[in-house]
Amino acid sequence: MPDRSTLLRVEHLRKVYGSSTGDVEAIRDISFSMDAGQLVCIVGPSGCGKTTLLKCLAGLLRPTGGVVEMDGSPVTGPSPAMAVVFQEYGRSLFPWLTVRGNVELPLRHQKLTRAERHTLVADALAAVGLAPVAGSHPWQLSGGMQQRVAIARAIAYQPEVLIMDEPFAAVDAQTRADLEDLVRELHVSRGISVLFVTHDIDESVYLGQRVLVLSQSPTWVQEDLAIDLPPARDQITTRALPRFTELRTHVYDQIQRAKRGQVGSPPAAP
Ligand SMILES: Nc1ncnc2c1ncn2[C@@H]1O[C@H](COP(=O)(O)OP(=O)(O)OP(=O)(O)O)[C@@H](O)[C@H]1O
Repeated sequence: MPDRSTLLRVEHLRKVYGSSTGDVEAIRDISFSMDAGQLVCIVGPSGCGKTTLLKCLAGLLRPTGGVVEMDGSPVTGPSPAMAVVFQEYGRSLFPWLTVRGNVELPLRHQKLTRAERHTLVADALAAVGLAPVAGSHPWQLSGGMQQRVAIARAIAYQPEVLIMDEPFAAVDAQTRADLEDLVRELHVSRGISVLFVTHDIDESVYLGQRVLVLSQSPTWVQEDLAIDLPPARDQITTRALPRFTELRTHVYDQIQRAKRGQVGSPPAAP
């Protein structure tokens, strides 16, 4: 029985892609749970199945086996309780709509009055610092600003969990640092639950309360690591802490071991 505060529960998740050239077992056996209000990062070697995992969690892909539950109910398709932010912000925004229009679009399918919609959109744009460009079009903005629009759209929707798939992989380092701090700020000030997939080890340690380290594909959870850094994080002081270095070195070592297959055997396929 899940605990009352358990938001997301994944048990013995397995995913095999069928294809004309043979089956590909992407996920062997993944189990973990996440409480409401947590910020959990997922890292793993390249091609280990991170995107496959997120798509299964978000109900965009049907798992081959196992269970995904949100608030105790099985996820069987795209759920209004989840919002997903992808890496390719350019393709996720509609160029003919303004920033405001893009953020408002998913709300049009909800039972909200026009005034309620406008309040949610204004609040989300203010939270990501984009209120002054609400009337601009996405193509008039920088890459980092476009990704802020995607984040605003997700939080305006008021999901129970915000799922982010390598969302900052395509922006420059300084913009990336700003966007990381934006995610921390939204998590801390609004209590938003975030599941954040990244291939960047430092980013996972800087952002997360927990880091799940995935094995090489076919994937399983090699380690569920608590990040015992102070919750008030700062790009300069947090990254300069000796504990930050210890944690990132530990995760790096785990991933190197995963790549070399030095982490024991995955659980037997069910
Ligand atoms: N539609 C598909 N059909 C067949 N195999 C697939 C499909 N999508 C992914 N795979 C395979 O599943 C495995 C996991 O892929 P996935 O994209 O989930 O990994 P990833 O960790 O997100 O990759 P990256 O680190 O490159 O972002 C890989 O071996 C990939 O080739």
